This record gives sequence, C-alpha cells and structure tokens, in this order.
Amino acid sequence: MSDETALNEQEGPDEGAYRAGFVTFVGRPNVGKSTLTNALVGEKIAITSSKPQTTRHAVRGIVHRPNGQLVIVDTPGMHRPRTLLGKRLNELVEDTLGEVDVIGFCVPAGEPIGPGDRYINEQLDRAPNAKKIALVTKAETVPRAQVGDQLLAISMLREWDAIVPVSALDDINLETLTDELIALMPVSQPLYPADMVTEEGFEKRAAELIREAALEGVREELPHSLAVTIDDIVLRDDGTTREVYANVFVERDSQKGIMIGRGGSRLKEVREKAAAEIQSIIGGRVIVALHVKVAKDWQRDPKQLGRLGF
Ligand SMILES: Nc1nc2c(ncn2[C@@H]2O[C@H](COP(=O)(O)OP(=O)(O)OP(=O)(O)O)[C@@H](O)[C@H]2O)c(=O)[nH]1
Repeated sequence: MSDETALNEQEGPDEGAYRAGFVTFVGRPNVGKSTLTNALVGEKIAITSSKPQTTRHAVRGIVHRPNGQLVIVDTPGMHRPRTLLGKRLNELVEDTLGEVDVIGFCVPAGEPIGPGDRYINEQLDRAPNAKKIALVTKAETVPRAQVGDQLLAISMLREWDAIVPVSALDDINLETLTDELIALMPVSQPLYPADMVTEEGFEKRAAELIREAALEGVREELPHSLAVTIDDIVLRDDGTTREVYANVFVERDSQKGIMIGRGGSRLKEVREKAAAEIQSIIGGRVIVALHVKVAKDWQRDPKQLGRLGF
C-alpha cells in the first residue's frame, strides 16, 4: 500500500530531513481556503470575503518551520465555466494543480457533500502525482459528532494521504495540519529565504487590498463587477510615504455612482480603508488615489480581461 511506503520513507534514513514544497487548497467557493491560507501564514495575504469567488490570483503564502517549508498557492474556487472569466479561472486552477506536491481538498463541516464537491474531487484525478489530503473546515461551527460524520463521508470519496478537521478562526489543528503537510513534502532545500512570507509583488497585493475595500458594503450590488489596476506607486522624498495610484473598473455607468457615493463619500472611505490595510503590510504612510472607470462588460471581453490582468 502506498501509505505504508510513504510512512517507511519518513521513518527511514530521511527521518528528520528538511522538507519543502508546494501546496494548494481547493474546494467550492466560500469554504474557507483564503482564511486558512492566512491563518497558516500568519499574515494577511489573500483576500477573504463572505461572498464566493473573490480570489482571482494565485497568491503564494510561505510557512516556515525548523523542519520544512510550505509554499501555499491560493487558487480560486473551481467551477464549471460560465462566463469567460470563469473559464480562465478554471485554466488557472488546472495549471496550479499540475504544479503542486500536495492538494488540500476543503469541505466545510456544516454542509453535506454535494455535486460541487464531487466535481472538484474528480478534477483531482488530473494531478496523479500530487499527494491529496482532505480538510474539514470551519470545524468549530458544528458539534464534534457531526465533524466525525463529515470525516467519514469524505473518507468515502478517495484514498486520502490524511484527513484533518480544522478551524482557521478558532485555531483548531492548524499546527497539526502544518506538520502533516510538511511530512508529505519531498526532501528538499528551502525554496525561499526564511524572512519571506509571500512572493507576490507589492503592486498585486495592493491591488487586491483596494479591491477588497471597494467591495465592502456593495457586494450585493456588484459582487463580481470590480477589477483594480495600479498605475503607479511613488515613494515621496521623506522616504516613508507612498502614494498609490489605482483604477477601479466597474462594468456599467450605474455602478460608477454606487462606487463613488454621494459627494464622493464612499470612495473616500474606500481610499482610507485600503490605505490602512496596505500600511499594515509595508509600514510607513500610505496614501491611495482612486480613479473609477467604466469598462463595459469586462468579464466577457478577452481584450479587456488581458488589460485588467486576467
Ligand atoms: N466559522 C468559521 N468561518 C470561517 C472559517 N474559515 C473561513 N470562514 C468564513 O467563511 C467565509 C469564506 O471564507 P474564504 O476564506 O473567503 O473562503 P474561500 O474558500 O477562500 O472563498 P473563495 O475565494 O470564494 O473561493 C468568510 O466569511 C470566512 O470568515 C472558520 O474556520 N470558521
């Protein structure tokens, strides 16, 4: 049995060896992949929200331990393609699956396993070389017995290398999960320097934080109609103040009004919130300048998608 081989390898001459590799968390939208990534890395790097499908870029977070390193590739929710954007997302997911050492399949504790979960589980066959573990997320939201039932239900889907119940919010089993993941990684040199928690460019992170701030409070009206690009980041002569110039793209004129708010009040809030978030990552002082623009139906137009970084 392959499990035994893996166990023997770990207990053999390589026991205690440094291990490092790539892991990605997959699962339906909203199951808690981004929150889990953030909790493991310990710094806010992927955007989270209570609305599905907010993660658009493969943001990498890096977890460091004395015995190993995990490079987390945060994938978008896997879906059957609907809009062109959905199709691109799927391609992105496929590319990512082929590259990783371990795939973590996430299902929330409180929801029965449905067709969406089964569809994603089937997609994992496309990555035959990756180790596969199952995670029951949001474990603190249901009684223990129900977590047990969910563990059992997941174990029926395939032979997993491990099954772990976790809560990113209540810090349940996060260290156990880290240990399990490192144990499944190949013996390797560290892949990144010890002080690096993400390799994402600062620009991309700033754009995502602005997008998150811009979505705040208007998710009902424009959940998927927002894209953000950065024009320029200027360091002032004082050496600590950064000016971030960004565009917020909406799909229709009516959405532009929502975004700006009465007398520009909403846009001001977005600028201030985004500035505070960006500041908490890079320190110093951050000033955000936003330009709201209309890019008609950008989700369906390949040219626009390219321009907006998808
Ligand atoms: N109670 C509870 N809620 C959680 C936990 N982890 C995540 N959530 C919540 O679940 C919602 C979705 O979390 P995300 O991390 O954005 O989910 P995701 O799977 O990355 O979603 P997409 O980006 O849409 O694929 C948010 O409201 C989180 O606060 C958890 O451990 N416990």
